[in-house]
Amino acid sequence: MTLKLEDFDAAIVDLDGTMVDTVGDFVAALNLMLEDLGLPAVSAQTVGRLVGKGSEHLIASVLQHLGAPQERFYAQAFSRYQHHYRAINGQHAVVYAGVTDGLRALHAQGLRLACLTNKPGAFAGPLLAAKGLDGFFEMIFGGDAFERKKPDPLPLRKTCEALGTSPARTLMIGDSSNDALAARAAGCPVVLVRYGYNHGEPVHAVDADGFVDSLVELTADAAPRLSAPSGLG
Ligand SMILES: O=C(O)COP(=O)(O)O
Ligand SMILES: [Mg+2]
Repeated sequence: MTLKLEDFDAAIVDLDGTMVDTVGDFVAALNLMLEDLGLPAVSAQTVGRLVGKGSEHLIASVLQHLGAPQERFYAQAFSRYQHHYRAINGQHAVVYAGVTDGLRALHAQGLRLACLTNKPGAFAGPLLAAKGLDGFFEMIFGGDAFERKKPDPLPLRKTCEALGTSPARTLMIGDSSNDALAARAAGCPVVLVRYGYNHGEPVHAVDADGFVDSLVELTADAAPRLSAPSGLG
């Protein structure tokens, strides 16, 4: 498959691991939460493997990783996590190289942009604003915007509906199997960045239409790279 930007009317862009490296925020909020619960801290490497399916899944996975019973800890963990994450949001997070230029170029090509993340909406909007990225997006949907999260295709279908675009002409840009599975099932072509989280697994093994090292590779000048076998590989 050859991806050409003129084949698309819009792009749906993932947040954590695609636009912003947020592992530092997750680690800080989780470790303050664990301290409140009297549990040991977790490493950035562990968190990078567990991030991707939303807050509820992350908290449950961290408790499981520590062998801490859900029924005893989950409710308090969830409330302490929300408290700490809200205060920390963006402080230990860095925009990946090429993101701002890449989004600007996609916008300049006439693509309409939506952000679709499994991160709660209450954290996603403020994070994008703090990093100066919110202005690129016509709409921002968090993990609690719809009944189900990625990898379910529902959020992508609903985002296409909100954009008024057909899935086949809406490009998903993400970093993990959640994005790719959701895109495939929704009928959206999908490109993955090679630098994100993907549950600690090599992203290359994921079924996608292309892989890039930077969002600027998606733009017109670099587009032939996407058509070349190495770009698609
Ligand atoms: O917050 C998460 O669990 C992942 O968020 P993402 O969908 O932006 O990668
Ligand atoms: Mg992601």
